[in-house]
Amino acid sequence: MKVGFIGTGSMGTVLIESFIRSGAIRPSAVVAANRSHEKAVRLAARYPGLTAAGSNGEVAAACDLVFLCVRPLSFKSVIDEIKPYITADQIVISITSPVLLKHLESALPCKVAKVIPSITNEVQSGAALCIYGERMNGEDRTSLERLLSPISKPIRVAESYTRVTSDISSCGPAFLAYFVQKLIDAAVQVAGMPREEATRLASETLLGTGKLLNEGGYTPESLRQRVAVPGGIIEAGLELMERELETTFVRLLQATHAKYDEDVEKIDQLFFGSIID
Ligand SMILES: NC(=O)C1=CN([C@@H]2O[C@H](COP(=O)(O)OP(=O)(O)OC[C@H]3O[C@@H](n4cnc5c(N)ncnc54)[C@H](OP(=O)(O)O)[C@@H]3O)[C@@H](O)[C@H]2O)C=CC1
Ligand SMILES: O=C(O)[C@@H]1CCC=N1
Repeated sequence: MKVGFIGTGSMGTVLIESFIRSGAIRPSAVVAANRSHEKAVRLAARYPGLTAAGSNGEVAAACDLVFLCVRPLSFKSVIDEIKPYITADQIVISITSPVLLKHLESALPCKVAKVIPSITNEVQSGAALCIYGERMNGEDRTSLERLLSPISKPIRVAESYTRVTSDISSCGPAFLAYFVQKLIDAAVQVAGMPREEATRLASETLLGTGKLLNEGGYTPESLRQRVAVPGGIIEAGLELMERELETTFVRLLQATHAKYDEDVEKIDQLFFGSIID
C-alpha cells in the first residue's frame, strides 16, 4: 500500500515522521508533495526510499490513501488538481476540521474521511479524531484506524462535534502550554526562580498530572479534591482561579467556534459558490 501526503509543512511532516519512526509505514511506501518542492526533497533525503513527488497529481496517481495536509483555504485548488487522478476505491483524508465531508464528497469520486491529528502524535500519544464519509465501509474504517494506532488513539467522532473535539485534542496542547508558560513566567517574576528550572519542574508536573488522569483513576474533580485541603494553600490558589477564570474557557471555545464558522463559510463559497446549510 502506498500512502500519499500533500503538504509537508508542520503537520504533514509530523504525520510522515511519526508514521515512519513508529514503523507504521516504511519510507518506500510514502509519496509526498509540497508547493515548495524543497521541503518534500528534504524529507526524502532524511528518509531514504521516500518519494518526493513533483506534483500533487503524481501523489494522487500513485497512492491508495492520500492525506491532504494543507491549510483549509487551499483544499479546493488541491482537490481540483488531484481529481483527474482519483478513482472510486482510493481514500482521501482531510486533516483539517472546517473542510466538511460534504465538500469532499461533492468534489471527489472516492471514499473520504477526516482525521484530525494532534502535535501529541509526534510522541506517539494523544488522539486522532476520525470522521467518516458514507463511502467508507467497515473494513476501510478499521484499516485506517490500524494505520493510525501506532502513533495515536484513533477516536471516532460525529462531524457535528469536530470543532469541540479538535479544541480539546489538537488545540489543547497549545492551550495547556500557554497555561504552563504563564505559571513559569509567574514563578520567575514572583520568586526569581531560574526559568529553566521552573520549566523542567512544570513539565514534570504536567506529565505526572496527565498520568494521574489517564492511569491513576482520578478525574479532574477528584484530583482537585484529593490535593486541596480545606483552608489550605491550594484552596487559596483555586479560589483565585475560580474567580478570575470563571468564563474564560467558555469564551475560549466560543472564539474557536467563531473562527471555524468563518472558515466553513469561506470553504462553502469555494466549493459551492454560495453559502448552503
Ligand atoms: N498545526 C496543528 O497542530 C494542526 C494542524 N491541522 C491542520 O493541518 C493543516 C496544515 O497545517 P500546518 O501543517 O500547521 O500548516 P503549514 O503552513 O505548516 O503547512 C502547510 C503546507 O502546505 C503546503 N501547501 C500549500 N499549498 C499547497 C498546494 N497547493 N500543494 C501542495 N502543498 C501546498 C505549504 O507549502 P509551502 O512550503 O509552499 O508554504 C506548507 O508546507 C491545516 O489545515 C490545519 O488545520 C490539524 C491538526 C493540528
Ligand atoms: O482543523 C483543526 O481543527 C485543527 C486544530 C488546530 C488546527 N487545525
